[in-house]
Amino acid sequence: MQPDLLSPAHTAHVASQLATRSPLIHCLTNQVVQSFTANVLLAVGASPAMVVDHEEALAFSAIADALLINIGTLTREQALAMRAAIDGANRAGKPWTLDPVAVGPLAFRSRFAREILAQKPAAIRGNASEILALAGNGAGGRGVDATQGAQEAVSAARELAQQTGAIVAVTGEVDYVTDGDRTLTITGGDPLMTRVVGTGCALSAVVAAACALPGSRLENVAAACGVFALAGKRAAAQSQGPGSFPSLFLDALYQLHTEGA
Ligand SMILES: Nc1ncnc2c1ncn2[C@@H]1O[C@H](COP(=O)(O)OP(=O)(O)O)[C@@H](O)[C@H]1O
Ligand SMILES: Cc1ncsc1CCOP(=O)(O)O
Ligand SMILES: [Mg+2]
Repeated sequence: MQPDLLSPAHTAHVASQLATRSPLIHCLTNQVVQSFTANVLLAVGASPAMVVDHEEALAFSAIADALLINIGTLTREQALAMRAAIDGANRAGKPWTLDPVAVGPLAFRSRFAREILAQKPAAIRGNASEILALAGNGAGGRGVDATQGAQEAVSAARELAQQTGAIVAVTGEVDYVTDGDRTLTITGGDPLMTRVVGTGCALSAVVAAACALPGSRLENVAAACGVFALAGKRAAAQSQGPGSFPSLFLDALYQLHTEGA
C-alpha cells in the first residue's frame, strides 16, 4: 500500500492539544539527553518528570499520563526500573513508548529491547537501522546513528507494528509512521537535526506525549513527527549551525502552539 501524507491540519491540532492537555510524561531516558528532552516537552506544553529509582518508577508510571523508555545508556539497575515502570503503566492502562537506541550490535540492550517488546508498547520510534534491527532484519547502525535511510526500513516498520501492536515511527530525512496497515509520511525537518544530540530521543518523548491524547494513535504519533519536522525546518532557516540550533528549535516548538502552526 502507498504511504499517505500527514495532514498539516492534524499536526496543528496535535500541537494545540499537547499544550492544552499538558500530559505528564514519565521519562526513563539516557544520561546524554535528560535536560534537552525535558526542555522539548516543556516547549510543546507537556510536563516532564524523570523518576528513576525502581520503587518510585513503579508508582509514578501509574500517576503519569504516559511513559518513555529510552535505552541509550542502559544499565542493569536502569533495566530494573524500566521493567517496574512498564509494569506500573500497563497495570494502570497508561501508554508507553520505546526508543530502541543503538539496538542491534550490542547484546545486553538488544536482549532487553526484545524482552520488553512483549509488554505491549503503544509506540516505537527509532531511526532506520534501529527499526530494521528490532524487526530482526539488520545488524543495527553505527552507534546511535543510522547507516540506512528510513525508506529502507518501511517494510520492517510495518512488520514490527503487526508483530507488537505498536504504532511504529521510523525517522530520517523523511519519517514514516505505521500501524502495520496504513502508513503516513512526514516531510520537512533539516539535516542540522542530526548535528545536535538528542533530537531523536526528544522526538520519542513527544511521541509518548502524543500517545496520551485522544483520537487516532497513528495520526497523533505522525503529528508528533510533523511538529518536529515543522519546528526543525523553521529553526534551521534561522540557524548558523549546531550552537544556535537547539535554542531556535525550542523557540519554534513553543511558537507552534503559542502563535498557531
Ligand atoms: N536528513 C534529514 N533531513 C530532515 N530531517 C531529518 C534528517 N535526518 C533526521 N531528521 C529529523 O531529525 C529527527 C530525529 O530523527 P533521527 O535522526 O532519525 O533520529 P535519531 O537521532 O534517533 O537517529 C526527526 O524529526 C527526523 O525527521
Ligand atoms: C550519543 C548517545 N550515546 C548514548 S545515547 C546518546 C544520545 C542519542 O541521541 P539521538 O538518538 O537522539 O541522536
Ligand atoms: Mg536515537
